[in-house]
This record gives sequence, C-alpha cells and structure tokens, in this order.
Amino acid sequence: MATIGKPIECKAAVAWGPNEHLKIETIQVAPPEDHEVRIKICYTAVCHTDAYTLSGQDPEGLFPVVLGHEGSGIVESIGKGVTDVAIGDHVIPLYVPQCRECKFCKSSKTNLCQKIRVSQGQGVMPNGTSRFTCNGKKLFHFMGCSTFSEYTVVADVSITKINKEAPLNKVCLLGCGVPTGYGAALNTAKVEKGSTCAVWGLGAVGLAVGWGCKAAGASKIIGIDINAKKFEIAKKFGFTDFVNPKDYEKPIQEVLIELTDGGLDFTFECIGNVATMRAALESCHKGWGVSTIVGVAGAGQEISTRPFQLVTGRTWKGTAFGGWKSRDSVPKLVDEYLTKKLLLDEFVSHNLSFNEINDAFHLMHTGESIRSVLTISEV
Ligand SMILES: NC(=O)C1=CN([C@@H]2O[C@H](COP(=O)(O)OP(=O)(O)OC[C@H]3O[C@@H](n4cnc5c(N)ncnc54)[C@H](O)[C@@H]3O)[C@@H](O)[C@H]2O)C=CC1
Ligand SMILES: N[C@@H](CCC(=O)N[C@@H](CSC=O)C(=O)NCC(=O)O)C(=O)O
Ligand SMILES: [Zn+2]
Ligand SMILES: [Zn+2]
Repeated sequence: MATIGKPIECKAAVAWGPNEHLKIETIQVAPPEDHEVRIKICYTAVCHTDAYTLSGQDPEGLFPVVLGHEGSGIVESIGKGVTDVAIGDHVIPLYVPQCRECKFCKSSKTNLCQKIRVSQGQGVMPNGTSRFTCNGKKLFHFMGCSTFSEYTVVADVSITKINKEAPLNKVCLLGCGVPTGYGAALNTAKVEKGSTCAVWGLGAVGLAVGWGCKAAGASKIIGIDINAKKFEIAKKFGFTDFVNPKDYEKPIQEVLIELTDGGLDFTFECIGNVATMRAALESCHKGWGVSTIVGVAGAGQEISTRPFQLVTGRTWKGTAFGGWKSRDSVPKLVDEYLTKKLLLDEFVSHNLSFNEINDAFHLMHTGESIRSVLTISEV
C-alpha cells in the first residue's frame, strides 16, 4: 500500500479547548512505531465520556486533542513487533488495553491492565510521543483510541481483531457503552436470577445494564431517569418498571424502598452524578444490596453516605468497561451480537456524517439520542 511507512494527511475533529465546538481539520498521522497499529476508522459513536472530557471536567483532560473512543475500523499498517493483527483486519480500538503480562492482566479479579495507563492518561503513545499534528502543532491522543479521525494510531495491546462479517457501523458500539453496561450487570455486580434491580440513567450505558440484568434473569428492572421519553425506549432492553424522580417530593431512595419491600438487590448509577450515586447505594436492600457506580463524576466531586449504610450490609462497587478483559472479550461480544444474544442496532438512534459531529454532542445533551453513529470513512 502506498501509505505504509509514510505520514497520512486526513480529516479529524479536533477539540482545541474545553467547551469549544470540535473543528474538522486536516491533520497528519505519522506511521505506527514499534508495537503500534495505524487504523482507518470507519465508524465512531459519541459516548458521554467524550462530552465530559470536552467539558473540561476531566482531571486528565488535555487540549488540543482528538477525542473519540467508541469506534471500528480496518488496519492500514502495523509497526515492528505487532503479531495479533494484520493489514486489512477489521478491528475495534480498546481504551482498556490487555497486555496479558502485567499483574492486573494476570489477575482474574480485574480487567484494568496498567501496561500503558500512565502514557494513555498523558495523551501520548507508550513511548511518550504523539502521532498527530495539525499545522505543525502536536495534538494529544485520547483514551488510547482517538476515533474522531479518519486515521488513528493505537498500541498493539489496545486493539482487537473481530469477525469480518460484523457490520462496522454497529459493532463500533462495542468499544465502550454497551460492554460497559452489560458487563456491569454480569461481571461486576453479578446480578442473580430472580433479583430486583434499578438503573439510574437510561442512556446507552444504563440501557445496556438493563439488558445485562435481563440476561441474568432479574425479575424486576426499574429504570430511573428525569427524561421520561427514555421509558418507552427502555422497554426494549428488558426494563419492567419506571420511576421519574421529578414526580416525587421525597428522596427517591425512600420511594424505591417502599416500592420494593425494603430495597433493591442490585442498583447501578449510569449518570456520573454523586447525588444519584448516593441514592443508588441507599436504595439497596439492607443486609445484601449491591450498588455499582458506572457513571464518571467531574473533577473534585466526592461520594458520601452514612457509614451505617455499609455497616448494615450494603456494598458499593465500581466498574470500568464492565469488567471485560478487553482483547479476549470484545470478539466474543461481536459473536453474541451476530447470534442475536446481544442487542446493538437498538442503541443506534442517529446515523450522521463526520461533518455533523457537533450535532451528535447536541443530541446527547438534549437527551434526544441514545447513540449517534458517525460515518468517518466508507468501508
Ligand atoms: N465506567 C465506565 O467504564 C464508563 C462510564 N461511562 C459513563 O457513564 C455515564 C453514562 O454514559 P451515557 O449512557 O453515554 O450517557 P447519556 O448522556 O447518554 O445518558 C445519561 C442519562 O442520564 C439521565 N440523567 C441525567 N441526570 C439525571 C438525574 N439526575 N437523574 C436521573 N437521570 C438522569 C439522562 O436523562 C440520560 O438519559 C457517563 O457518566 C459516562 O461518562 C460511560 C462509559 C464507560
Ligand atoms: N480521566 C478521568 C476518569 C475517566 C474514567 O473513569 N474513565 C473510565 C471509562 S469512561 C468511558 O467512557 C475508565 O475506564 N476508567 C478507568 C481508567 O483507568 O481510566 C479521571 O481522571 O478522573
Ligand atoms: Zn465511553
Ligand atoms: Zn496488562
């Protein structure tokens, strides 16, 4: 291929500063170095975490940056030492890598590979440098993925090859929100058959939690959102009951404890709001209720509750990427989608062009979208 070993000039949506609209720019993407892979991004969705970092609330937020971490694409070229993917493979970039060598990867207790976590948080490749420039200015990478670009470079531990039969405009969602919610229920909380569950926030992440609770055989799955338009949509994902906190004067935990004979077996916070994190914990049943934090709260925010809530048997947990060991699991989730065990199409509320990327953020903020999928390059 003519581009191998050479910089590629292409379009990317650049975030020049917090709260600024993304600007489609011509950027240069350097070739992959050792243990790196350059990908032609075909599709990307927009996750709330992109909006969170763009808002300036992320303590690790850096600008200028190429955001995006829920994408799919095709390998354009590989650096020395790359063994697991080849040119032409269909792939999903992974913001939680899996090196299979670090202490975290070797433990069955976590999916949080730490091999490249420091450089990833610094917005650079593992060797400390960026592959992106725009008019000679360095751009930062984001979450090891940067999918808001026609081409990106990722570490070889941050990518997985998937079945070529899978539609890339759907399986891009397996880069973040859907596995996160589905795994929060199945891997982190370990929802039990017949149990009662409640989910705060019915965006893609919360809806995927509902699907995970249903897969685990939950008997009741309550969806909680201040946007009542989400309730009808949520029925497709297994939710059985709905509560809008705006309809009540008393604290929502009191409402839920009354509705569920003492509280829920499992609760999930999928908003990123420390007040709802507290409500989710305090809505758990005394003695055994488990609350899982999925939402990402802004810089400086802290959670609180009376320690008595934990003394009396409630458990507070958290999850990143739903606890999935990424390179092992994402190809299996693709197969679950292909065999219709896992929903993906139902999460796609909008298909937009790359030029409409700021509209995708607007649709998220107004609560009109579940996931907007942007076409970046034709397959
Ligand atoms: N832990 C992890 O690995 C991951 C965490 N996240 C985080 O999960 C959260 C959800 O992400 P998305 O589903 O993409 O977001 P979204 O913006 O699509 O959905 C959020 C939902 O919360 C609802 N909401 C907002 N404030 C509320 C309140 N006070 N009470 C009840 N409902 C309220 C909104 O109406 C909306 O339906 C975000 O904080 C995101 O950063 C996302 C992906 C992975
Ligand atoms: N950068 C933030 C933390 C952001 C965060 O918690 N990210 C989640 C994924 S959110 C995906 O949409 C995560 O996986 N965290 C684990 C990690 O190692 O970052 C901050 O500094 O607070
Ligand atoms: Zn995300
Ligand atoms: Zn590792």
